[in-house]
Amino acid sequence: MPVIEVTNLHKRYPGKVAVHDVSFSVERGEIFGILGPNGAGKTTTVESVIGLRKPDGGTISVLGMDPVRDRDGVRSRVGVQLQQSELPERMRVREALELYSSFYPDPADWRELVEQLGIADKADTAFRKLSGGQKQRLSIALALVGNPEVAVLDELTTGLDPQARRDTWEVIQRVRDRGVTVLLVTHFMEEAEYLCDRLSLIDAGRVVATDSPTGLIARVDSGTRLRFRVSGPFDPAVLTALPCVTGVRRTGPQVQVTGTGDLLAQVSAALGTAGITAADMRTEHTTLDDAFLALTGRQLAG
Ligand SMILES: Nc1ncnc2c1ncn2[C@@H]1O[C@H](COP(=O)(O)OP(=O)(O)OP(=O)(O)O)[C@@H](O)[C@H]1O
Repeated sequence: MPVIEVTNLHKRYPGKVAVHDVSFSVERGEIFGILGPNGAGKTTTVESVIGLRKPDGGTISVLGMDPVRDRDGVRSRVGVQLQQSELPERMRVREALELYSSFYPDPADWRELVEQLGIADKADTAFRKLSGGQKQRLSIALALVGNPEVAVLDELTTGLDPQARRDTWEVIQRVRDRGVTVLLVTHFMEEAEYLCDRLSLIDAGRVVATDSPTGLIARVDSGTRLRFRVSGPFDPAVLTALPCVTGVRRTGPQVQVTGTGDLLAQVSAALGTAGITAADMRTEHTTLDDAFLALTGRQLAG
C-alpha cells in the first residue's frame, strides 16, 4: 500500500483554483518530488497532504489515515518542514529541539540528529545567530525529531548557496537511508534530478507527468546537443551538410548543434577540415527543464 495516496485533489481559494486535479502516490522508502514553477500549486498540495488545508474535492490517504479527519494521527507520524519556518529569535537550538521533542511520544535523540546534520556545535546558539544554511538544517532536525515515518519538505534549499544546497541534499539522502519516506517540494530542477526516485511535474494545478527523472528525460530525449564558441567567420552549411546533424543555431559567438550518433567526432572533424577553430566544445544532456518545456510549452525556471 502506498504511504501517501492523493487522488484527484482539487482546491480553490476565493477567486482562484490553486489545484485543479492532482493525483500521485508515494511508496515506502522513496524520495518523491513535486516539481513545478512558482504558483503551480505545490505548497497547496503538500499542505493538503499534512491536513493543513481541507480539499474541495478528491481524496488523500497518509499512512492509511485521512489527514483532515485524523490530523493528530498524521501529525504524530509525519515530520513537516514548511517554507520559511521561523522560531523566536532568542531561542537556542537546544531549546527548540527539546521543545519539539516534548510534542512526541517517542522522539529521536536530537543530539544524534544535530550531529548528522553538522550543527552539533550550534546547540547553544540563538536562532537569530544562525546562518541561512544552519537554520535550514535546524528546520530539518525539527522535522525529524519526532522520529517520523514520513518527512514532508517544502522548498528545502531555497535561499541557500550552492555548497549549502549540496550539503543539504546529502542530509536528505541520509534521512532516506534511515528508512524515512520523503515527499519533497521544489522548483529546482537539479534538486529533483539529484534527489528524487520519482517525481510529478506539476503545472497550473495539474500533474503533467509522473516518472523517475531519467524516465521523464527519456520521454523527450531529442538526441545529442553540442555547444561551442567560434570567433571568426562560420558557415553553418559546413555542419548542416553532415547526415548526423539535425540543427545548427548560432547566437553571437555561441553555436548549438543538435543531432544523433557520433556527433562530437563528426562535428569536430568537419570544423577541422573547414579550418574553423571551436573553443569550449561540450556535450549537453537533456534535463528535466527540457522535459518540462516539451510537456508544457513553458520553461521551468523563470
Ligand atoms: N491563501 C491563499 N489565498 C488565495 N490564493 C492563494 C493562497 N495560497 C496560494 N494561493 C494561490 O494559489 C496558487 C498556487 O499556490 P501555491 O503556493 O500552492 O503554489 P506553489 O507551486 O507552491 O508556488 P510557490 O513555489 O511560489 O510557493 C497561486 O496562484 C497562489 O497565488
